[in-house]
Amino acid sequence: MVERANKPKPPTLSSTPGLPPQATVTFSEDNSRVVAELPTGESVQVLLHGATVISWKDASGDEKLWLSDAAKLDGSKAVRGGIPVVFPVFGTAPTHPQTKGLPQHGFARTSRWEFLGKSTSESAADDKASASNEPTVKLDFGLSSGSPGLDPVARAHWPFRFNLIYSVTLNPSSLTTSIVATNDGAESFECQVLMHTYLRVNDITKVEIQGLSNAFYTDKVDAGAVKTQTSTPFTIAGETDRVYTPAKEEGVEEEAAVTVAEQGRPKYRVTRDNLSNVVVWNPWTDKAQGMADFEPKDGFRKMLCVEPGAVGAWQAVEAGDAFEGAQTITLL
Ligand SMILES: O=P(O)(O)OC[C@H]1O[C@H](O)[C@H](O)[C@@H](O)[C@@H]1O
Repeated sequence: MVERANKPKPPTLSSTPGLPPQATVTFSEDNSRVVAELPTGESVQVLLHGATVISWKDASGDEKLWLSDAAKLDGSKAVRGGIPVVFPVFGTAPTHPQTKGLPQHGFARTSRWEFLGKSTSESAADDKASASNEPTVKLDFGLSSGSPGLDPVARAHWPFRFNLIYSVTLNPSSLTTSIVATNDGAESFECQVLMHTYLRVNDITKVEIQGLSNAFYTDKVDAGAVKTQTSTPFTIAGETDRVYTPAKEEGVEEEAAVTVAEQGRPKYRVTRDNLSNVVVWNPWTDKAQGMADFEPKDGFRKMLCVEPGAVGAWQAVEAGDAFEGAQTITLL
C-alpha cells in the first residue's frame, strides 16, 4: 500500500535497523499523481493521466525535465512536457488501416493509467543498482483494453485486446522508463512506441547533441526529406523535427547512446533498449507560438526533446506476444 501524501512523514526513512533506508512513495492528495523520493533526495512524479512523468529532480532539487507552465494536468489534454508515452501510433498514420482513426500520438498519453505498485532496492534484488547498494524505486503503471480510464477514442478506433505495463525506475543518477505492450487478443496488431522526453536545458543555443554521426534521418521540417547526419556534434538553431535511425555497431547488441552536452559539458546520456529510433524535436519560435499549452512562449530555449522510440517501422505483435522497449537517461 502506498502512503497518502497528507500523512505525516515518519521521522526516519529506515524503520528496520541494519537495513538501508527505503524510498518513500506517496499519492498526491487529489490522487492525480504518484510521488517517489529516494532516501538520497532524488524524486520523480508521475501523473496517472498518461502515466506522464512530470517531474524528475536530483538530490539538490534541480529539475531535469521541462514542463510547460500551461500544461494541462487535469486529464483534459495530453501533457505538454515531462515524458508523455506515445502508443500505438507516432504522429498520425492516415494510410495505416489499423491506426488511421487515432489522434496524433495515439491514446496512451490521454488515458488514465492505474498505479500497479512499487518495488524498492530491497525487493528489486536483480536490479543492477541494488546490487551496488544504490537506492532505487520502481513504479509500475498499467493500461489495458479493459481499463476504465482508457481514452474512449481507443475503443472507437483500435479494437484490439492489449495490456500495457509502463515502469518508471529512479536511481540517484538515472531515470529509466520501460514499456511492455502485450497482445491479449486473437488477432495480431501493429504498433509504434515512443517516449516523448522533454529534457530541461539552460540555454538551447549552448546545447550540443552527440552520438548521431552518420545516422539517417527523416527531416520533418523539410517535407520528410531523408538525410544523413554529417556534422556531429550538432546544435539547434531553429525549428528541428527529425526522426533518426542510428546504425547499430556491428556485433554490438546495444543501441548507441545519444549525449546532450551544454556549454561543452556532457549533461544527459540517453540509452535505448530495443528502440531503434530517436526523435529530436524543438519547436522554436513560431511553433511554440502556435501551441496554446506551450508557456512561456520562449520556453523552447529551455527544452530539447530527445525521444527514443520504435517509430520508423511498424512493430507487429502477434496474438500472445509482446513488444518491449526502454530508455535510460543518465545524469552526467
Ligand atoms: O504537439 P504534440 O502532439 O504533442 O507533438 C509534438 C511533437 O512530437 C514529436 O516530436 C513530433 O516529431 C513532432 O512533429 C510533434 O510536433
